[in-house]
Amino acid sequence: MVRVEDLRFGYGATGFRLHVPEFTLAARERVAIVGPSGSGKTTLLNLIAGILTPEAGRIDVAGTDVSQLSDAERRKFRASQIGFVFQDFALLDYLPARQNILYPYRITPALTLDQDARDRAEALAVACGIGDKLDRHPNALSQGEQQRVAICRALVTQPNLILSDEATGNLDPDSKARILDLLFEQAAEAGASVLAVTHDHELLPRFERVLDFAQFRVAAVDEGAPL
Ligand SMILES: Nc1ncnc2c1ncn2[C@@H]1O[C@H](COP(=O)(O)OP(=O)(O)OP(=O)(O)O)[C@@H](O)[C@H]1O
Repeated sequence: MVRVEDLRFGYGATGFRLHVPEFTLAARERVAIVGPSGSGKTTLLNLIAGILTPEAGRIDVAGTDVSQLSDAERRKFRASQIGFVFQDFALLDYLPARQNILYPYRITPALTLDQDARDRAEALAVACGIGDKLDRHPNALSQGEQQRVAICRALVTQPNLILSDEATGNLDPDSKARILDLLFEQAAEAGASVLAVTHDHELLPRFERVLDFAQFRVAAVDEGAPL
């Protein structure tokens, strides 16, 4: 599902640099990424999602080299193939929860907002415990509720790849387990792979594989040291 080869990226000439020699995520595989704060976990997810563009190397997602796509193609590819739960949720304040969940359909002509999609949004919200809060705007929701909206938005399009950046970070232990169950259930149903950054070590046994970013053959060098 994902194959990364000799990936190089830097934030400007003197910023944080990342080098990933090789990384593979198989179809339907569930992999957790752990590692120190600032080691580049979010950066890697953003590169895989095509939000950031590598300086060099290859990133194949479902057989497409995302780094070769134009901006417009990348946006379309991301919306149709990838569900991304962002660390800061990235919800739109001016839209109620329901419209936030259905947002991928508003911005992607290739996705059809039909009754099935609306029903899926509703069912996901109910399963996440926010079924009665769909008409509320994000500023009237708790952090944990906003996080659930973000999770529903990532799952509603039934993507092939789910990228999750601390998706359960703001939840209590029971909710964490329940939301992870839901994420895995939805992934299994859609045949999707899951790549999840987490600091929750108690959740790690739920994954098939855990990558410690610090030992992940990633050379993350601050202050622009040449690789
Ligand atoms: N837009 C940016 N411009 C410049 N530097 C950045 C930018 N975004 C992140 N960085 C830097 O890149 C490094 C890696 O950041 P990243 O967010 O990928 O780490 P992380 O492992 O996900 O951290 P955390 O566990 O705290 O979320 C950090 O040193 C960070 O300060």
